Amino acid sequence: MRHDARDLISLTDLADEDLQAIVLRGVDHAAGRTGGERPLTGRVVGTYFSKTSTRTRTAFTCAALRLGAQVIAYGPGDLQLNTGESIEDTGRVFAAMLDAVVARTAGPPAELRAMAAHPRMAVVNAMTADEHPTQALADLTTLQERFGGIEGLRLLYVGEGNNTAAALALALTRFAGTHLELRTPPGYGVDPAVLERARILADGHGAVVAERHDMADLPGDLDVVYTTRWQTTGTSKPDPDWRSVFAPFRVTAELWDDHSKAVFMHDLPAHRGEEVDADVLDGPASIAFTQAENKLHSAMAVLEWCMRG
Ligand SMILES: NC(=O)NCCC[C@H](N)C(=O)O
Repeated sequence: MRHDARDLISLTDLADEDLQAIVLRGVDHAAGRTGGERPLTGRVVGTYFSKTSTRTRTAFTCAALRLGAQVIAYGPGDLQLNTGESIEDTGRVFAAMLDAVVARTAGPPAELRAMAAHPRMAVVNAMTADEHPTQALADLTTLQERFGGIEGLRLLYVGEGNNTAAALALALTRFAGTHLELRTPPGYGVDPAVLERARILADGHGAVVAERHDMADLPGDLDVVYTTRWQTTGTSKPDPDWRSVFAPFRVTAELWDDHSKAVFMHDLPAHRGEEVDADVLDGPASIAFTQAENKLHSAMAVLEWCMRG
């Protein structure tokens, strides 16, 4: 018996109540309060990763298996997409057989939307160039677990305005009183359309989002300092001098001294000595590897939301 499914391609697909429910369910999974239920027994989940993945692929595969589903894994060279079959035809065939597909593609989200034209199969965005929604859900799960709530948190994001920054901006701004300060290198900011969307969300929820392209006058009283690696997956920087543009945007031990009451977050993989000092990433304030573990608990909540129907 096939059920209607729900897609998660962008965080903007989620109503506030859905976002909150996924986060709280993820916290329950993390705390072991969900009693090993296997609500997805008999379902089949495909994973298609056309780009590298350690955390997201493992999290969704383990989540599907732990919830009772079976998994088919497709790597970058496996599908007839490589021989010219369209994404639409691929989606049509998948939807006749799979209950969900978790996909990391090189192209824009429109590709995933084309795959998601079928109501019985859920499509989950496991990262596109412009948004990483399941990362933000794992991050919110980690914040909820750590602080007991997300409202009112003050977060500084340092680094490229990549898919992770976009997802954070679209997620955190939906919680009252949050302040998200983005410090991105000049020329490597958050997509202005995403930032505008985040500003509208922030206005509607009593939150604040701000972006600057320098590291002067950082806000105080921070709860979280977040960074990301300088080489975003599947991208390259044409400017040969880009490292000097990024150099001031590092989370160093010295910066940490001024914000030592905060926790440190990172979507990983990390490059110690580049975007973050080892003393910070491996220090007592770091919850980066809790974040990574929460990708599993959050992926379980996402698959349940998509497929429980
Ligand atoms: N946690 C992850 O999914 N890490 C993979 C890469 C994240 C980073 N935003 C990137 O695009 O390279």
